Amino acid sequence: MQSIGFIINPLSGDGRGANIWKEIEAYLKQNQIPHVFKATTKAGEAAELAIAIIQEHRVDKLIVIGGDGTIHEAAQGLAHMQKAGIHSRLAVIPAGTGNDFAKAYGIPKDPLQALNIALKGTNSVQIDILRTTNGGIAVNSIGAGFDGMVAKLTNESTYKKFLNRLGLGKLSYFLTILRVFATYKPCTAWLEVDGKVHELPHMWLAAVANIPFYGGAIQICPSASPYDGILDIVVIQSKGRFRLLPILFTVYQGKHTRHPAVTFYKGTSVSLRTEIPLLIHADGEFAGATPLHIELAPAAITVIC
Ligand SMILES: Nc1ncnc2c1ncn2[C@@H]1O[C@H](COP(=O)(O)OP(=O)(O)OP(=O)(O)O)[C@@H](O)[C@H]1O
Repeated sequence: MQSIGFIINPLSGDGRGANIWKEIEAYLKQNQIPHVFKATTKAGEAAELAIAIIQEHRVDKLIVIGGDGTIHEAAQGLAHMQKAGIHSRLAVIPAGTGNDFAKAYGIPKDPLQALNIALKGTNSVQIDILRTTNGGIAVNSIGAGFDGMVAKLTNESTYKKFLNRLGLGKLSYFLTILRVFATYKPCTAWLEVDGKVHELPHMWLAAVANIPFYGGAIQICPSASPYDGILDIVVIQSKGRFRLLPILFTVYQGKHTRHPAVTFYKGTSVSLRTEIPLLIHADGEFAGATPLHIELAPAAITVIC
């Protein structure tokens, strides 16, 4: 297995994916680097394209040109093929809005630099993943409540496209945070971590993190590591909303951790039940509603970084 396969989301970063692919394809042709590729034509397609490209070409490296949503989908395909005993390594050329995955693994923003790291492939790491009961996986994080709603509304918003065009895509998450913050109603939740149940009155969000960032470099869980075989869980609880205001401005630097409304847990098996169904995101993509169950799968995917 030596070949290289690309999955491209041409619409990621409001068209940045298509522009980056043009640049990459020209480089590959100029340097006569053999490769295969598939571009998405609709939402939710990257998983099946990843399966097809791995099945047809047995690629050693699957390089995703897209954002965290496309990486999330392609990783489903990769994990599916691994179950069948066919292993490919994942590499990324960041082209999205948030690019949290790329940030976590030190993958440069410059497309040709990122490509050369992927082509060399000398540095690979094995990362943990989050498995849900419906058979899905997440590579970055899964969250329920406030952040589930922020992810859904940001992806549906027109300002995400507009801000992406101005190179300010990350701001779209912050704008939605302000929108949701003004109206969000917390509820009681029950979080079970490795068999121990915690009752959480007035819960705003519960996020299970594999890497420290989500939503475009928001450091929600600074201690999360994809190499430690442990899930980091962050919970925010508050009866009133104004008490949480300081968190909005400190969470980007990961300096919210001592705020009394914030609690952290660690474990390998996590369940969440809630008084009312709460929206869930997986790697920033809408993923249904609570209840939720997550198991950690240690060192499950290999990433070139
Ligand atoms: N060809 C396509 N047409 C419409 N939607 C697509 C297409 N390809 C992928 N998508 C969807 O676009 C969504 C976002 O993609 P992606 O994450 O790559 O970019 P982004 O939203 O700009 O970046 P980020 O997730 O980092 O904020 C995903 O839900 C994916 O299913």
